[in-house]
Amino acid sequence: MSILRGTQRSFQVALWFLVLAVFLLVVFLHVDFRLLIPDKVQEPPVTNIMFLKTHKTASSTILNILYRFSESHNLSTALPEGSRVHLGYPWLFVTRYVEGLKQDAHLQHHFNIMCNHLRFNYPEVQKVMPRDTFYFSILRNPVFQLESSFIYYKDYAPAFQRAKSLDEFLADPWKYYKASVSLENVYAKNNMWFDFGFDNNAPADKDYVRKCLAEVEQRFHLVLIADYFDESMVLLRRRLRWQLDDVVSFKLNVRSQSTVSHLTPESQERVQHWCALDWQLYQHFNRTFWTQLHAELSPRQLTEEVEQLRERQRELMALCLQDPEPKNLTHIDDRNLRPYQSGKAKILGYKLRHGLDTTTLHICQRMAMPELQHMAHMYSLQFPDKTPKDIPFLKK
Ligand SMILES: Nc1ncnc2c1ncn2[C@@H]1O[C@H](COP(=O)(O)OS(=O)(=O)O)[C@@H](OP(=O)(O)O)[C@H]1O
Repeated sequence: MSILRGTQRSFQVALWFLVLAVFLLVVFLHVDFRLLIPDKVQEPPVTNIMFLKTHKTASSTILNILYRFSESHNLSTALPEGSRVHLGYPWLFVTRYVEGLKQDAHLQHHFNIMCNHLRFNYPEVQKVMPRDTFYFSILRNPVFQLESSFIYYKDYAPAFQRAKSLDEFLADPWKYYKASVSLENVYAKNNMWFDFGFDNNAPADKDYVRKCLAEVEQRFHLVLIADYFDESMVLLRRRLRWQLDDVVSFKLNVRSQSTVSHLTPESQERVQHWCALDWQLYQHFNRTFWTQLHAELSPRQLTEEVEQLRERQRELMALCLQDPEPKNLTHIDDRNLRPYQSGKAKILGYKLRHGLDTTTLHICQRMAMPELQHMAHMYSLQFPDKTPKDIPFLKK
């Protein structure tokens, strides 16, 4: 009897050992299996990119990001030809506006990056960019976009010249705006619609708007929203499979608060009618932007990634800048960092810290460099034998 009980006990102990062994094995195998399963194959970063640089939409900050990526990855950029500063804007884009393509009758030459201001013309852009190009753009709430535009193009757009304020302009826009006057007026009405290659003076007819929106959907892989810039960078980074540092930036082309005006509620409502095409463009792509963002990340992931981006921006600002707040022109001695001024806008720039080592200085200079100087720098890098870009305002 006792022999039988002893055998039973030994059996129970053996069983417990077996259960424990299987448990450990499962745990061990589980870990091991995970080690054996290869990570989801990480595709290489996207390097063929066309960015439609719309106006007054944080697009200079994105241009800075793209130029930096182009230079650090030794890519080619479709830059404005000769002394041009844009790719033919406000004229519809054609290939001869790109440096290096004028003589090339067969247009065999393709570029990796294209991001300077142009009026979108898909058949011509296609000739410059490879077939697998990622197309993206950015929009901003038309109320803030028009307000920024009014101050910046105050002396340039005939429609804005005689109006004392944007409130006054919006109270009776037809008093100031003549569609036929010249392309200089494109900044005054549906400017983003115009940048996409459409007619900014067309009536906001339902079928016409639907057709144009469908065309943008078809051509562009992504449309970002400047009002949610950091969220936009999170989505862009994922789509391009880039590193965090690739999409970190300093805000560029920012106006001093003293030149920002706040529209009355009536004026804000009037913008929605005056720029009805831009308004519908913005409404549509603001919706699709959030749908895409939520499809890609959980709310927690989004918060985390936005915070990561901001944290890295703070780190780089502390590393590079004397003060994270952008400064008035009078405070910036370095000509390469002095932003171009326009209209009634006081455009701010950055002052770098003294004593940065060569590598850090290289990174910081590029992050703080305004569009025109950066374009000239890219041009000299890519076309060392051509006459460098002349930037007249720097000589003053
Ligand atoms: N990161 C970020 N987030 C949000 N907003 C930003 C950012 N970077 C630039 N900006 C604002 O964008 C405005 C300048 O737009 P652009 O660079 O497209 O102007 S331009 O057409 O190239 O002249 C300009 O707006 P206003 O200051 O209202 O004029 C900038 O302040």
